[in-house]
Amino acid sequence: MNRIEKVFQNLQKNNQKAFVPYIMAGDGGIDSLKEKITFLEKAGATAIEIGIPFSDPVADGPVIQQAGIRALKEGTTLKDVVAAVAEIRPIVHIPLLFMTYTNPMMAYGFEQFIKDIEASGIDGLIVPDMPIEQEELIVPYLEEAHIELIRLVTLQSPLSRIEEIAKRGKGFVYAVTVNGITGARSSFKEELGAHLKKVKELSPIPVLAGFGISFPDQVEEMITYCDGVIVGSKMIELFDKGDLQSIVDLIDASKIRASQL
Ligand SMILES: O=P(O)(O)OC[C@@H](O)[C@@H](O)c1c[nH]c2ccccc12
Repeated sequence: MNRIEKVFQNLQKNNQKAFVPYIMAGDGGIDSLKEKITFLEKAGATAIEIGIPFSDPVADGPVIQQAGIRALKEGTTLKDVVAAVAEIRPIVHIPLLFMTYTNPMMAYGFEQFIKDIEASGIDGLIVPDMPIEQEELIVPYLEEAHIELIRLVTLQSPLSRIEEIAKRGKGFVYAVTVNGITGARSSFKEELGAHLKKVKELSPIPVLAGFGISFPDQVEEMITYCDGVIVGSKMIELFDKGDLQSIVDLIDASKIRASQL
């Protein structure tokens, strides 16, 4: 069984919620990737989404864009990221996912890319600019590699499409919580709770909310509607500031609230 499925089965059994941090590979140098992964696992992260730096990240807000620029300035290549993950995989137990865009995968060659990330021990892949109509380009290779493709649904996806997307997946559904790009938000649309509950109703697999989640109280609220959260921009900001305690507090918020639900 894929590590992602196993982890979610365990969460469900124990009435826990998922907390998935996003970090940018190569931001702070490639060696810091390994340090961040081990820190996050120890702090209680369910899985880690690792961004591959890319020059044209259309869905990324300013914080993640800047992190990508810093990583590229460090000279980080896809090969470096794959090698770093391969090195750390034997000592990390939680699932590791890559987030990348269609273009860099295509430039590398879809088949070769998936072979190489499989060899490094990656468990899941998120490709925000690849609609389900295009995913046949990679799904056959991913299935062979036992890597889960994590698909996104948005506030604007019609219910029939949400259903179609949810039933294709085995890992989890990524429910985008805002219209627009990644980055901190002070508030969410009033109808978000109802939307997340609807996605959950339609989905046979767990539903995680992501985009704009930055504070413990937002984590606590989101997990009342779905199975967990993904936090990116805030993670990057806190690592950048060296504020590791606030990272621990965010992760703890998901655990404490879950135990009360
Ligand atoms: O940064 P935020 O607002 O916390 O959002 C999550 C996010 O960073 C991460 O999942 C992500 C980074 N880049 C993306 C592009 C598309 C979809 C998702 C992402």
